[in-house]
Amino acid sequence: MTNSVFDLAPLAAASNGGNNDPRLPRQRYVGCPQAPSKMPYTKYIAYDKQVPFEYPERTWPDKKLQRAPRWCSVDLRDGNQSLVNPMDSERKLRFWNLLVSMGYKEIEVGFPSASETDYDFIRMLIERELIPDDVTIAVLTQAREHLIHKTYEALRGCKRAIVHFYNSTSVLQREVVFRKEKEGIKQLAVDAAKLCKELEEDAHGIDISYEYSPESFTGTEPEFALEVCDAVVDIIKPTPEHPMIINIPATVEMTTPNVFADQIEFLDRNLKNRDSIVLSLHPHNDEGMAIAATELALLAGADRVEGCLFGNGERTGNVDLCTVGLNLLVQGIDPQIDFSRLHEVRKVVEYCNQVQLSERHPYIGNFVFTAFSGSHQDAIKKGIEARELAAASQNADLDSFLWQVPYLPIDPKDVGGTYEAVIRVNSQSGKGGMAYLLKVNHHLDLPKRLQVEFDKVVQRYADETKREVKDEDIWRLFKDEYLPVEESGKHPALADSHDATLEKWGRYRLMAANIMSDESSNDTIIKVKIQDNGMPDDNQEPRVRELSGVGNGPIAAFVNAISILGLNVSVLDYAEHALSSGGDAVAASYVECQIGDEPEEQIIWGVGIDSSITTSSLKAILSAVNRTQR
Ligand SMILES: CC(=O)SCCNC(=O)CCNC(=O)[C@H](O)C(C)(C)COP(=O)(O)OP(=O)(O)OC[C@H]1O[C@@H](n2cnc3c(N)ncnc32)[C@H](O)[C@@H]1OP(=O)(O)O
Ligand SMILES: CC(C)C(=O)C(=O)O
Repeated sequence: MTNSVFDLAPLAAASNGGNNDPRLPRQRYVGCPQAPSKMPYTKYIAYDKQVPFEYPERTWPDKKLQRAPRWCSVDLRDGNQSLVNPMDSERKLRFWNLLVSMGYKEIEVGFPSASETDYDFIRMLIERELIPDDVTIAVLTQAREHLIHKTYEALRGCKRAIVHFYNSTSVLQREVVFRKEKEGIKQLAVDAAKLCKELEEDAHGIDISYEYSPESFTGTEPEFALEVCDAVVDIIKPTPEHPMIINIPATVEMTTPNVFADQIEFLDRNLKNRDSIVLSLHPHNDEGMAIAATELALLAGADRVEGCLFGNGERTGNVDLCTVGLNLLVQGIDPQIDFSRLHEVRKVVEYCNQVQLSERHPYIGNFVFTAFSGSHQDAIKKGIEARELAAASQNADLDSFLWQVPYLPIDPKDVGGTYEAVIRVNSQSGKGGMAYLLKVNHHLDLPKRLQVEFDKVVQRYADETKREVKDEDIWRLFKDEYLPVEESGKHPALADSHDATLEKWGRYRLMAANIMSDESSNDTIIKVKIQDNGMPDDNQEPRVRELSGVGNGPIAAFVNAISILGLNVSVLDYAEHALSSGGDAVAASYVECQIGDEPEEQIIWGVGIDSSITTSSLKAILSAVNRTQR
């Protein structure tokens, strides 16, 4: 060995001065007394000192993503080799069927020389003719003679396949794993390529193409990786009609995505017979940047991406094919994969891998379309309403109308979700969240000031219970606050009102109303029957009061009629809307009332629901009156 990677140790210690390095400009954390830590950073060395590489000729930063790459799922191989319990054939078959149904056309199905399960699975796919004509399987092998033989044996009878061989080319593995100089490492690849070509001659009837990976590329000098790949290309002799895949793995993610993209652009521009090469990426996620690395490397000239659904795979996983695909979708690019049943896809993947996805997983985690915080909820509610209005004004189909909703980069429906979990309420939420749930689930469109008033009730509940306030809690609180004396089951909107946890309260209940107009004066005359249950602390039996009043409309006449009970009510604001359409239509009314005389007057809202709009407004006034007496 000429040089050892461990010779870099003094360089690491000397160059990683961190905060204490006198050569670095002094870091100024304004107003923040941040101190040097005890973390052993001198143990590590900057990437560019391990693998020096500069590529100022790069042009990728000026490019834009324009089309989907060629996809290859490696779930059944790289994903599988990372599992505590690798998939059995039943799970593998379910996964295979899933990938085919989503539209993946290249699927790495295993490492047939590694295990009987992999070998048998591949035989089953071939013998049972389970491989659709437009799908190509890939099989992986190390660049070792006996393993390559076994790989070809596994492919007997297959119509078309990709033989994928690899060996590590990294500085570190050359030294510690293979104990070979660069020439020896290149020879491994060349020998494997030669053996493949030889075996191909006996593999009658199989349309074989090749894939070569300089494994641990991120720890390899790009110039050396290029040299090895070119040497392999010289043996395989691909043509534009029958190209080969050169697959560049970030086996371990070791650098920022821009550096990876520079390396890919360097290969894109310098690989021999580039028009006969499919330049492929195989990013892992060790530093959490696999998606970014993939997207930048696609700008840099890559044609193909290998990864796993939801980012399963060794350690922190392979790049997540669903996220890369859906990131294209939200840029208006067809991902050429069907993600419309992503929830079902998730179930199958979780079953097969026996690994649960995180609540925050992009596009599919349980919380990714959920806003708990008030300002987000307010913006989402307004965004959804504005979009509906805009689509209606353009007579456009809402399902395909431009998606522009704050905080929601994608329409949950496009990945098979619903709006149900978009807004969830807890102590961080504002009035918008609660108002959204009442609107979506109970068709009540509360006026703004009523939202402010009821939000205090919800907030108090959230603070007391210190947990999420579910839709059913909000509905119970709302009924208790505004609709306590409504009869259960009377109206469809209140069909679920029979709630044993609700205690009926409220002094007054409207039993009947008869409205007439006086043609001579244009006045409205009202006659009402009101049940008076007495004050909360009285033991008075309910009494029925028959009252009448006159006014310039039903509300004014009703206010006049109930003044006889000593109720001094002025209506300050009024809103109403239908809750349903058709013959059994139900209406909701909201009134803001000033009740009582100075100095005890109160401004308070009431809500009424009834099949008659007029009756619902009268009920709303009594709802406000009852609330002042609660
Ligand atoms: C980054 C990746 O994901 S690469 C894919 C990795 N996947 C897997 O390894 C899963 C399947 N693998 C296996 O089941 C086993 O590794 C087998 C059956 C393939 C081989 O097992 P073993 O023969 O015990 O060898 P093992 O994999 O430990 O490799 C050790 C030897 O192979 C050599 N070797 C490892 N990889 C390669 C390679 N790609 N090409 C050539 N030689 C290699 C090593 O240098 C070592 O040689 P040595 O014994 O002379 O020191
Ligand atoms: C075999 C190669 C492509 C691999 O799986 C990796 O480098 O992660």
